[in-house]
Amino acid sequence: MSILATILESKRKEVAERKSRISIHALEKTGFFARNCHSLSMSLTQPASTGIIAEFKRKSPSKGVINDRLTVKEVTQAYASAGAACLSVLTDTPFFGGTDQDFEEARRANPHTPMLRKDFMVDEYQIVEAKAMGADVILLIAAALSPQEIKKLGSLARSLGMETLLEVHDEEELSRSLGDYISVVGVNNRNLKNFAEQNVEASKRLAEKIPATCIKVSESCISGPSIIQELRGYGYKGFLIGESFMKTDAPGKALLDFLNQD
Ligand SMILES: O=C(O)c1ccccc1NCC(=O)[C@H](O)[C@H](O)COP(=O)(O)O
Repeated sequence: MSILATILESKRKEVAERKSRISIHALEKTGFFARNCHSLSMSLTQPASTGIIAEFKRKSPSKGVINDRLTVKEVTQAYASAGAACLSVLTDTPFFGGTDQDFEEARRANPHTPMLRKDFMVDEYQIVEAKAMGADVILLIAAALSPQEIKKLGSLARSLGMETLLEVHDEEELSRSLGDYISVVGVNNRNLKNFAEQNVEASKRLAEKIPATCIKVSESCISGPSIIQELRGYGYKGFLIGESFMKTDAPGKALLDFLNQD
């Protein structure tokens, strides 16, 4: 079984258990549910935007423990001060070591910065949860969902005022997953089935296939500022980066250094 299939199997069980504990009605009454969302699209297209979606990531299936020494508050505040256009916070616990509390802490510490709830969305319940924890953006992974599921989850996100980052790895996933509920398309350079690629060739390959109406984001395996310059030439406006920053003792400073070399 691929790692993605393993994660999805575990996620479905987790969501069923969560649903039995807290109702959607209760989620809709929580503090952040009623807040107005920030726009990722606007943040990425502002002339002075750094385009960096900086991720808080303790561990991953491909790399094991990356950094479990720092708090989500210190890292995300440092990212925001360094100029991140958006913060990505993982909420998956078994595979990435993240929690919903991480997300909520980051939200409280960074009220003005767009935030992506990074998880494996398989059910409408998680979209409502995302809104309740203060998310502005959700991730939908084409390799994990049917076109009908993407439409249902993306439309719900939009109806709650959130944006969807649609993640694709190839042309087939892209062409079957687009719809007017998708404004931002992310090309994941990491092949989630076998972790084979560790470069940004997928982003280059797919750049011209992404409709001009969608904002392009390159995800994963971005190791230096020269790669960003190159990807900007392919029309990319957003760059989702976790490990390059998180593997250092000061991820915010790593982002700053990254931008100063740009
Ligand atoms: O990072 C992994 O090993 C991974 C494994 C299976 C599914 C998803 C995975 N990563 C999720 C991501 O999208 C990345 O955390 C994100 O794009 C940042 O990537 P990086 O800069 O390479 O840490």
